[in-house]
Amino acid sequence: MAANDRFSGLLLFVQHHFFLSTLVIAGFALVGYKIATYDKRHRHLPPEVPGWPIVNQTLLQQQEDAPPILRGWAEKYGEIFRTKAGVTTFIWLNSPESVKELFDRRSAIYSSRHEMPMAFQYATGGKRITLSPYNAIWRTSRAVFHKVLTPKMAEEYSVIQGFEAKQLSVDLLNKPRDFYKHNRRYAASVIFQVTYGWRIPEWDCDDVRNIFDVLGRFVQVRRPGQWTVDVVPGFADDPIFNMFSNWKKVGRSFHDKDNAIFMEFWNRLKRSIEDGTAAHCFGKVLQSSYEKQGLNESQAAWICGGLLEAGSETTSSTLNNFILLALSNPESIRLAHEELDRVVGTSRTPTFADERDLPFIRGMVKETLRLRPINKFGNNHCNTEDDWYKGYFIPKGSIVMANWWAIQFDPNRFPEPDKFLPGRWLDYPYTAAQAAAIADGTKRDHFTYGGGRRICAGMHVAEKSLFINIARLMWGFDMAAVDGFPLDFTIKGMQPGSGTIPKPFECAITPRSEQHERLMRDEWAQAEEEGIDFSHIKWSS
Ligand code: HEM
Repeated sequence: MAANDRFSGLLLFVQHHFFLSTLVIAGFALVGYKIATYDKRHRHLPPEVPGWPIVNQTLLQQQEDAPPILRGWAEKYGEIFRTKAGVTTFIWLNSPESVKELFDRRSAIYSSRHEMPMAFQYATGGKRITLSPYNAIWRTSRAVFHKVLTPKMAEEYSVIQGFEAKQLSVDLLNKPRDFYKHNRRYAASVIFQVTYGWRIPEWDCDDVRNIFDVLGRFVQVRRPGQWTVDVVPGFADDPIFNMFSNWKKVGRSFHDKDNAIFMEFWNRLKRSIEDGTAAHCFGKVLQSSYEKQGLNESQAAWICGGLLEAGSETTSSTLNNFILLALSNPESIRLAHEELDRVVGTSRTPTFADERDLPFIRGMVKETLRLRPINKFGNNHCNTEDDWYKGYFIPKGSIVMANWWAIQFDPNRFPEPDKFLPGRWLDYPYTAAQAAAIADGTKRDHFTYGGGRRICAGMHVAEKSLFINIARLMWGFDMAAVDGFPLDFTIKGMQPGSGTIPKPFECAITPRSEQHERLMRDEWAQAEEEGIDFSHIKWSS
């Protein structure tokens, strides 16, 4: 009886302190493993940030204020340093040169993602491209994404983006306090049309709820350190670990829910193709060609779903971050008005053709992306071969992080790095894509779209969305903080979790004049009457 009690007590302890217990077990296993397999090259690993025994920096990944810590380490250790979480080594790259060299020039071996049994294999069924290791399925999927998202295709989508941007302006006139949701509606509607051919005219609808349910689950599995098995992948097949952990069950249920949503979108499109009501869209082309491309139906449905996932919240949170950042420097709003009045005037709204003549607005886009990369940690790649960089050994299977919190806040390149100063880009001639292709990494604007073979496939589409909406918002509206609602411009102003999505905040958005308001309303009324026609777009299979 007493022995039984002791065992139950132990079991309860293990269940309640599961993360700690698994780390301790992992620690012992690691020590034994290290002694047996000592490799002399490990003397040349990059400098290590000291941490607690075994746990090391695992808990850093649970912290909301990782960016200042990551920046501080870069200041202390220089271009490259190392941390550990569980048994995994993280190599942090803190200079544009190192990211250029490893992610871009050596992309043949730095384009993978680390093993994530929970996030990738179970919760995703191996079908989420952003988490996929560098393998044949990734290459096939990436080739499909590539064709949908070329610069030329992005040009074609301007019809859709222009139309949705007009609705966004009128939504802002009608319900300015809901700007946060309007930006989200805009981004979702553009991607739904490209992918499935249908619009999202209202934010409050089942399609949006479903996609945000998917994103909510994605955040839960994606958050570094959240799942022990993703910190110590060797546990995935460990019978003792699996006796205590329900990760497989949770992972499967996440996958089944996401799969049901992506298959519902896919099947709805299929039914509309069968009854002849489907709009022209990329998904329609993929429905007839996925088998030829070596994909099964579920993979094809997840490619479509993947576009929604990768393209909607990234774009809308950048737009919402822009509003917050612009409020941190009201002078930037005045300068934007001045530029738009001079170049565009008040008798028409800005168009895509104005982009080259609006360097301050382009600067607003770049400055937002510099200050608000999409997560609080960095851009993670994984190397598939042992490698050396400047005398440092980088073991195969490391998580190699582009530390954008160091690179994009380097005071030598960006004086007053925490300030939103779009003017610093006035003489910068390159688009994000051109900048990413420059051989000298120090000339790149920012690394917020990632790098190498994994670089954001949708950056051309994203850039156009950011430009047109920021230009229109600045052209048509004044923006100001609201008395009694203090704003937090620091990283603490972001929602909990790994993303840099701002917490909802208040902002007074008012039309600049009756003339501006009338123009925005008239052009939306006309656009609504004419409808949107993108039948000219040719998606290749
Ligand atoms: C402001 C908006 C956006 C930002 C900041 C952004 C950023 C990123 C980043 C950092 C990555 C990972 C890159 C890497 O690992 O090196 C990525 C991947 C990706 N993005 Fe974007 N993105 C944005 C919008 C979009 C849009 C609009 C689309 C599609 C329409 C899109 C499609 C993708 C896809 C398909 C991938 C996966 C690439 C792969 O793993 O091979 N993104 N994005």
